[in-house]
Amino acid sequence: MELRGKIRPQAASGGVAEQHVSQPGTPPPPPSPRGNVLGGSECGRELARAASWRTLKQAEATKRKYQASSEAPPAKRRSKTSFLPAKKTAKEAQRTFKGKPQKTFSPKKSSAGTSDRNQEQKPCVKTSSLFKNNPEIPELHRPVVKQVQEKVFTSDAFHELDLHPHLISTINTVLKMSSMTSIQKQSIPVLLEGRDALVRSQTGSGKTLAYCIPVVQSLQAVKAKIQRSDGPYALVLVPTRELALQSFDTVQKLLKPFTWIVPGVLMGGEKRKSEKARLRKGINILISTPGRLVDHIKSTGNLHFSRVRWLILDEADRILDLGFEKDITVILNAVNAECQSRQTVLLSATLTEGVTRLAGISLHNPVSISVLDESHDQSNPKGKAVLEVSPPRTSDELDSFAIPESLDQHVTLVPSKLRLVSLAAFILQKCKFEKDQKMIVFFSSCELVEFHYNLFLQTLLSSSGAPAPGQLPSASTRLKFLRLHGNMEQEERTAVFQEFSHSKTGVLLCTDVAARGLDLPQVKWIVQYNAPSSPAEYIHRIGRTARIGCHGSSLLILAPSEAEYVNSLASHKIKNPVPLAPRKFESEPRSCRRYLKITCTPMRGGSPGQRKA
Ligand SMILES: Nc1ncnc2c1ncn2[C@@H]1O[C@H](COP(=O)(O)OP(=O)(O)OP(=O)(O)O)[C@@H](O)[C@H]1O
Repeated sequence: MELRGKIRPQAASGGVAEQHVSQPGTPPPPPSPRGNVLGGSECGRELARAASWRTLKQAEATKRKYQASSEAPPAKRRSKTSFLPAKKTAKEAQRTFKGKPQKTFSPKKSSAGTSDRNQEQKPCVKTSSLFKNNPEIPELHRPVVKQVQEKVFTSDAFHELDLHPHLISTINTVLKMSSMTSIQKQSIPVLLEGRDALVRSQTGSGKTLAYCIPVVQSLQAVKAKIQRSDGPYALVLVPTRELALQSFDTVQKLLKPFTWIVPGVLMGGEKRKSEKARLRKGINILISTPGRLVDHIKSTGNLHFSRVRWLILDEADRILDLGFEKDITVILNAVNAECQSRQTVLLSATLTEGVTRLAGISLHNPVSISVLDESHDQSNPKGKAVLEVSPPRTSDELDSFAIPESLDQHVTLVPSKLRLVSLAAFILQKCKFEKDQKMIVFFSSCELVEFHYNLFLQTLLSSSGAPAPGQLPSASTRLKFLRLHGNMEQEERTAVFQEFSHSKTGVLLCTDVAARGLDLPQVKWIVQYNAPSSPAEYIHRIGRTARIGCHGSSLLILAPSEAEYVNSLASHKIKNPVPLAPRKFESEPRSCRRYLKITCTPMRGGSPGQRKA
């Protein structure tokens, strides 16, 4: 992917980048050997043609003006590079970019009453080699992978299960669901039998209800009616605050007919005092992030676990990894000290046997529940969901992750210096020029999210609608940016989560805080601007789209040096993402090409920090 020519930004705040490559009328440069997947070389050439016209016109106008008034033009306008023919320009521009002071770039002396300070603020023109001298992009080697696939829905209805009629009618009328998903059909009866279980099924396949329904069914049936003051009967641990809120919402809906059972949520960022008060009154189904529960175990005297019957670890592989290990140990010790027997359920789309070993969790004779499609499971020719008692399947199968069938994966190799413009172009293409698009873009750190959020607000949005003089028209129509990361205040995090959940369109820039478990409806595109830390995280990130049978797409942006990453995905039987096909100039919307110029504007100031945990 190579965009030809030099860009010559008019670097005033938000100014439009200009290409300066050839005289109008000269033939366009030869096509790049590789197309640009994100609007690439063709857009670059178009940009170059348009910009060189404009530059030349401006230069001629300036020349005429000063010739007419027999005044010398300002030094900056006299810039030699502005009048150079194409061949010379690149060389000249390179010299300029290296920062050699040129007479032509010295600040103009005040001649019309403008102060020196104002003049200083006018940035000098630098020429970037953004679209030139890019490295050769290697061919993407894509090993053949037999993707593990799962069937999402069954034809079986909830009323076929032995559930309380009010619970069934709540599922039907409040949640508006009638038939079970495969994982629900397999899990609910087994969990109602009282077995410990490892539940694994692809993202967006309904695992939340697979554990919530048995919990509610069993607690409503407790003979001596549950009292609020009894404290927790069920503990649900989840890795993030947003997921805690989401799970709480589901439990709350299921409990509508069983008003004597009280659910509650504890999570970092909330006021400890009010949480303590709620704990004192009593919470029967307690949903929490591990850290905040540990806080309360240590500081809230009246939190007792003697009645705990259920311990649920949703996104168990995440909860049990090193980051949460200490917290989980404290929680398990506290629960084990007070309650003798309980049912433990671990769920995730990427649950491996290693996870349970790592945790040292006392699962008692656990059942492993997973769903595999017939076409990829020779031992299961009828394609029925597979239910197994531990130890489950081969390690190869355990390390294979399923991806929703309706999810189209893509990958693109982009040289580092073109990453930003490529991302901006992609966002514009999808969310500005196509209808009703909702997109999540993952970054590796909070700082990167902040940097890109502020950058895109400044460059891709304009509140006024009418373009300011010298600026391109606004790209604000249908384009809305939101951000979510761990350094934000909880109040804002919750508001953003709610807003994006309910919105039909928008671009959410986020860290992995949004990668696990979040059910954000109608998301069409997942973009990974930085490669995820592991294949499991890849699965969870892309799993924010194509949920419960819907269609969705993902794009992984890699540097050429990261091309090997697709092999590590393949080793987990993750179907290779398809390299994005080169785009043709004719197929680029004209409007998109125009807006691309905005995305080429280099920003002043420091570059964003790289990876932060
Ligand atoms: N039986 C069902 N019929 C229709 N929709 C369902 C059913 N069960 C769950 N859903 C919906 O499917 C979506 C995904 O469910 P859920 O969040 O539980 O998936 P998950 O398997 O936990 O995903 P992840 O692995 O990403 O956490 C939710 O919007 C949920 O309301």
